[in-house]
Amino acid sequence: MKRSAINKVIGAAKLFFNQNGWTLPPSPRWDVTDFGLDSFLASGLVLVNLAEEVEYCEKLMYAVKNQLTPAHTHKKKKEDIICRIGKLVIQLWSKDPKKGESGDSFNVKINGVFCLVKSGDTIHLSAGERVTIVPGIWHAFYPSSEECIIGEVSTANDDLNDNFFSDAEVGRFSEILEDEPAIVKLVSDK
Ligand SMILES: O=C(CO)[C@@H](O)[C@H](O)CO
Repeated sequence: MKRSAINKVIGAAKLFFNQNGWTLPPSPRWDVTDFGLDSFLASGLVLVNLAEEVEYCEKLMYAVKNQLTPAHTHKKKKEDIICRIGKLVIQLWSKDPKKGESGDSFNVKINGVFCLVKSGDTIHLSAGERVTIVPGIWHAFYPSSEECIIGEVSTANDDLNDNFFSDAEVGRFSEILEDEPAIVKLVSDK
């Protein structure tokens, strides 16, 4: 991803957080990724790591309509994905989706209540709603509103070692082409 594109999306995220009353902490820990696919609007995410503790983590995320966070799972992290502002679609699978339809059903907590879902089902979240994802459940998400603020509250987060993507082409962090000075330092910047 070009540094100029990263600077631009940070500006757009900041504006939308601000317009919706989500005040960022001083010196936010920004993380912008195109998941290594070089097509940020199709696959990408802006994240702010609000809390990063040994036991728990909290993130605030920003994405635009149809911008996909590709199918992945975590071996250790349990997380709530929360639609804060806008509309969010989240797809869940019991197994790696590249291995095809499993036909399995499993229980997942939606707004704190266990619901039976079929592997591959999509769940539509409005502002205030959440899904609880336990380790081993595969998930992908994208906004169905023009813009979306997404929350994440989880156990310990280890983005380097605990993201397993279905598509082998996907990577967690972007290669950055330095075409202008960075306006912020990303978590992945040296
Ligand atoms: O876990 C999630 C979303 O489910 C994010 O915190 C990761 O950083 C995405 O790779």
